[in-house]
Amino acid sequence: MRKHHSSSLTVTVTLPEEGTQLDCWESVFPGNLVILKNRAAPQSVSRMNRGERVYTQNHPTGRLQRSGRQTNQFLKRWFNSRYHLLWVLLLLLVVCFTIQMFGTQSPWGAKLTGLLLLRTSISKQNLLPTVPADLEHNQKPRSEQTTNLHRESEEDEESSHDPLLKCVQKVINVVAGSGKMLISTSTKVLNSHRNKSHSKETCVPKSHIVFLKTHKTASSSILNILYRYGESRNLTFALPRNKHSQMFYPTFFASRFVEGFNSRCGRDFHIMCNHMRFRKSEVSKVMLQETFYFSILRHPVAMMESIFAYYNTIAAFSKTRRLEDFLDSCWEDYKSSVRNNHYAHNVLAFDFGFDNNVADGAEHLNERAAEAVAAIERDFHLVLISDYFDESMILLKHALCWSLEDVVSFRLNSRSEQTRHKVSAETAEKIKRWNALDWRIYLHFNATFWHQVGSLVGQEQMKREVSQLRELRAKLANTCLKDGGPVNPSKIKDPGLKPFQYGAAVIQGYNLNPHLDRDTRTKCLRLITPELQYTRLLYTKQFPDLAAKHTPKAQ
Ligand SMILES: Nc1ncnc2c1ncn2[C@@H]1O[C@H](COP(=O)(O)OS(=O)(=O)O)[C@@H](OP(=O)(O)O)[C@H]1O
Repeated sequence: MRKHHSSSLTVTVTLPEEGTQLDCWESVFPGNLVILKNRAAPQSVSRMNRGERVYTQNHPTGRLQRSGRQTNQFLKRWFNSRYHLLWVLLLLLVVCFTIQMFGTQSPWGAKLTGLLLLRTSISKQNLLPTVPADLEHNQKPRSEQTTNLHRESEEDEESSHDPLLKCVQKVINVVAGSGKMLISTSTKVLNSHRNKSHSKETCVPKSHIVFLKTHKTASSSILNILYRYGESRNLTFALPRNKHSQMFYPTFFASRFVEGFNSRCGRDFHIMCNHMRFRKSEVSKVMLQETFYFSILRHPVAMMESIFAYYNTIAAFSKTRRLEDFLDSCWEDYKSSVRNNHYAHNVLAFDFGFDNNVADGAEHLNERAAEAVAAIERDFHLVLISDYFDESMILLKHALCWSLEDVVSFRLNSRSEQTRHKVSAETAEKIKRWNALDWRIYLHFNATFWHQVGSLVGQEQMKREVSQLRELRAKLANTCLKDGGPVNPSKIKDPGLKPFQYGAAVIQGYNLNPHLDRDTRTKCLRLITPELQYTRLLYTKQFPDLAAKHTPKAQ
């Protein structure tokens, strides 16, 4: 055993096994405080043997012990200061209590109950800003705190008339000034109390989210919603490695595709939403267990028409000029093994991680569809339908406990009229037969969607909220957009706002109203920032050093 002493603190660590890689610094010791951290550190102890080690400043995943006389002294100091602090707190509480008892002559019981419940909302403005940044990680996400704060505002006012509770508030504020650790503990206790006391009447906004971004289903508009929500609340995104825009699609998702993910350092991502071929076992390595999973489907006929225009260069489509021609020859000519041909056949099933190849009149089609549906039901909390985009947004708003402002968006990645084609009833039937697996999945989730609308929102409220959403979108368009709506890419002034163009589709974008104040401009700009640009922006924010490295060959 080797010892290392420092002026601040000595820590003995038992390494879990020989050759352990110290790639997570889990602890730092500012004074007498231990803070858990998830930070990669390029320190290797690969030559160390199993056994007791002593470090200052960091320790690996092993057991942490303090040693010798120094530990005793440290504990004494630590205990004494905390002990004093608690005495001061207790004394102040007794004083408050006495004042209250004699001041109002109210019965003990009522006041005791009031005190024990701590019904008051101790001003978070006083508490939250002083929470150390390192601890914030272990707190509820800011969004949740902020929303609770709004929800509690009436109660705050109510409680501020109560002298006892006011006094308690003052005491905690006084103590808050004298110890950061205590503040964070108080905040946690209060948060958990708030959540408990409001669980019946209100919901808590969700901010741990996986969105499976399916193809040509309005998923870029939803991505924009998630990006704006997360960015404005400083949430962390599980972004594709090396500044890519997709999770190495069409390969099955693997946790190593996520930038900054390290299996030893645990998980601290809030939102994952880039294109991927879904694989739950790998996604759940990256995201917390309480994460909300959702996705979106589109009617396979409309979807196929869109896909045919956008991916017209893939082998499956390149020989035919018209969708009708492809559908006449697909059963004989389609080769599933050719790269990117999956876009042409049951691509929804493919994105969800299933085998998309189904032969004509396949015996086991129903069985396979049932298996896919059951797996999606098991892995996803909500499946939206892009054909009812606004209803989907309202349902999402309720499921996530978000506000109407949180789910409003402009239509992104939309084709211009000149690249759309009318689909005859006969062609529609052929598309459904060709994409029989997708069609069955769609039928099932279209039914569950409306069932959820009924049970979670209600038909009348849905109508009301959809019209509110449309009103809000119209107002935003009026404020933010120069031309009031989407324009063809050749008309977009700012090259940074041009959406990625592909295949035969002409993908529209927006021009920003030039007469906006700074804050409004920023908000409007985010609403119309296309997927690739926004993904790079967030990557650069989260990984400034890596972003600089990847700049020349980005995408
Ligand atoms: N709000 C809203 N409501 C209804 N439909 C919408 C909405 N936003 C986008 N879209 C349509 O979705 C298509 C683009 O889908 P994606 O963004 O998923 O495409 S991509 O896979 O990311 O390339 C694309 O469909 P097509 O225009 O038919 O190609 C968009 O018009």
